[in-house]
Amino acid sequence: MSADSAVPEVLTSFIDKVSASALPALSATAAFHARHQRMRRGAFAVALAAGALYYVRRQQQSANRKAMATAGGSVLAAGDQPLKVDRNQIKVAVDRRFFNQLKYIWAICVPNYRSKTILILILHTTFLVLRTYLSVVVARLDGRLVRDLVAADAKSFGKGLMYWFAVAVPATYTNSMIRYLQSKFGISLRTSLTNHVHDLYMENNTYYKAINLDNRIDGADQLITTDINRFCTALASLYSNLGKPVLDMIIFNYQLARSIGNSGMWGLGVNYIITATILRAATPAFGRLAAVEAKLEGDFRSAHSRLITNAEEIAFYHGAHLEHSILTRTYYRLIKHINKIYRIRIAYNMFEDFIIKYTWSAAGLLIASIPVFYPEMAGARSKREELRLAQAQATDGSTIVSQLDRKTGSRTQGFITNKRLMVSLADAGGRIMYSYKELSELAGYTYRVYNMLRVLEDLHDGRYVDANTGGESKYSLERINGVMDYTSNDIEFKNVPIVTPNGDTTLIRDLSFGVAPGEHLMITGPNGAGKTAILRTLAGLWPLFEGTVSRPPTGLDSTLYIPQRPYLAIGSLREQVIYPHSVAQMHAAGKTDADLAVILTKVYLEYIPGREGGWDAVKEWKDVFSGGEKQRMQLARLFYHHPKYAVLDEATSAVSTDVEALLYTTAKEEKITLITISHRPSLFKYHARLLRVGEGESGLDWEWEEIGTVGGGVGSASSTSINRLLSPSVESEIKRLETKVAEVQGLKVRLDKVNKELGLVLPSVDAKAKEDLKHAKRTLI
Ligand SMILES: Nc1ncnc2c1ncn2[C@@H]1O[C@H](COP(=O)(O)OP(=O)(O)OP(=O)(O)O)[C@@H](O)[C@H]1O
Repeated sequence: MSADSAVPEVLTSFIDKVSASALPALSATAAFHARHQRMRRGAFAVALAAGALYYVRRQQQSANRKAMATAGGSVLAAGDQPLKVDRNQIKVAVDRRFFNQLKYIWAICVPNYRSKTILILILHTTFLVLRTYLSVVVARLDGRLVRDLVAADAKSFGKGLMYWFAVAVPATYTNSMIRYLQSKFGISLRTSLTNHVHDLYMENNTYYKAINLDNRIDGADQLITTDINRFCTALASLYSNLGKPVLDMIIFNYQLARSIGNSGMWGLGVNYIITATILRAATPAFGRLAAVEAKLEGDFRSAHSRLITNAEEIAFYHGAHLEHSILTRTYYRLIKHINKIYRIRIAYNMFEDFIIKYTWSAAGLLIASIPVFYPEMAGARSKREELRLAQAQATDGSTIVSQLDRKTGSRTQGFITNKRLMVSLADAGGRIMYSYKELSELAGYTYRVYNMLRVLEDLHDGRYVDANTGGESKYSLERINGVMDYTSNDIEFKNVPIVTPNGDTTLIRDLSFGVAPGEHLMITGPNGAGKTAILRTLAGLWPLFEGTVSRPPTGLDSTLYIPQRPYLAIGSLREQVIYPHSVAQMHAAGKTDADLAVILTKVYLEYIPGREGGWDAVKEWKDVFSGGEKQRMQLARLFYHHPKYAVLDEATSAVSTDVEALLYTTAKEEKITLITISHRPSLFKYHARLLRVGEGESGLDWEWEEIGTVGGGVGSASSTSINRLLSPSVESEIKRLETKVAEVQGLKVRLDKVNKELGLVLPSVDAKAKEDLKHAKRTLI
């Protein structure tokens, strides 16, 4: 255990032990007092406090149980579908773990003592000290003004008022600077943390892994956008809300000790300890409740973003009704939880106010009265002594009275100053107590942010937690033995099993094949056989459990993947063509808008800049282009980046076959080696190699062929092998056409026969007609 963590642990365990005995002790006291008639009222007050404490504890325990249920598994509200909220049980408390987590995050926010955050913190602290000092000055001034009022000293009173306004100027400036610096502190923390998270998230495909490979964090967008903000705001406000009262406590206690003496200070100390213990015991698990609330907020938000992303599909399906019920369900789940927190707060706030506002004020008044009633306890002279002294110094009766009046004035000043200090002290103590609630909530946000950071770091460095549920699997994310070699000119797989990322399902057994530049490859096979999975393994997105994959180094000019679902980025039309290049990179590459226009001509989209208002037009492109246009825009990127290998995953499925043929021809002419996943037989002729997956009885086998070469064995592609590639619908179409061709032959034979028969009949018909004509002529003559 580190020295840093030891203090909070000792403190919290002490408080826990004391609080565990607080409730029985209070009840026992109540019972004892109840037996004594004279102390009935005291017993009633104690019993009331014990009852309130018991109620708050009950509320807390029930909230904890429900929060654990929400955090740990399914929440089954009436009529709800089970919804998995979090796989890990959320365990949040203001304990050693929380302080260690906070320390870890702090080191990220403030990497060294020369950082800007430290400067803000120093300034903030300076203003906090200044405010406390000004509060003491105001307390003294207050006492002085009341003294002058009692003594009817107009001149001194007027002077005091002038001081009052003179203090108001720095006091108001200090207050607004504290608020400003608190916000700056929060923003500074958020900036450091967000930059760190973005670095982790966007490097080594961590964002992909967080969604596809590891299920430890859920709703990374919510965590990065909202939870980090909440954490930073809570930490900054806690520093201000805790730093100021702690300073106040030190300075005011010092000031008070001078006037109320040691016994008063002891009284104050005992008051703090008892009330803090009781409040600590009664504080519900706000941290855990805050963590669950943040999670449910995330669920609600992601339900909405899913609706935005898939608006068209949902509209076509008329799915609004179902989506509406999902939105309502996630919203009510959140609201139910928030309402629960509010309900818990009613009881807790009542109890907190009773202790802090009323008990503390009463204690403050009592202690402030010590120097008045018992001046000797505060180190001053007793009333009798003062009278004796006044008599000794007095020459006549009126002087005794004026001397005693002066003493009364100074006692009034002392009381008012002390009372003001006590009120400020009670306020400071109250704020420290209230801060415990904030501290608990901070523990909740800390838990979520810390958890996210650790998982992102793991994924960034390739450490995964095995999510394999079967336990029988040969592959595990904790044992990745494959070798990725990024130095080859060719693409080669050697004995590579294609396995789903959790290691549960083998899609293809021991895959081995190689492609050199110019050897265009087509991959085909049934749906779900693992065609795209091969590409994911090649791109390093899926873990390479075994075997070797050799490939050229990563880079847009080496291998470009064109996915099944077109992706259109935020930005101008120009940025759609050059994605993922920036405009600066485009200029650095020596490309101009004229070059882009030529590229659009190659994909038959030359009309787009004119239609959409030029290259600088910015639109929601996914809603602007048709399905085929989106795919052709993706192919434009191919001609822009001009990679050595282009991996096309059903990338032309929405493009008409004639345009598709032209696109393939152009790509080949530009010496781009194509690796195509497609079911379209019309694309065979553009490829030299063929990989068929989903073969064999198990569907885990594969076959490798060279299309169009003569001869058998590996690499042969007979017409039967090509026929085997065809989908059932294409095969039946061929059969239908062959039947038709066969029918045509039969029809031809029949036609010839008919013609022949007609040839025999027609001459005799002609002869008869001639005879009839001759006969008619003769008749007429
Ligand atoms: N992240 C993942 N975790 C676990 N399984 C996955 C994951 N992604 C895909 N799969 C599964 O892997 C299998 C192969 O998917 P893949 O996308 O490679 O199929 P495909 O052969 O390209 O199919 P299609 O022709 O339909 O596009 C599918 O059964 C799919 O459900």
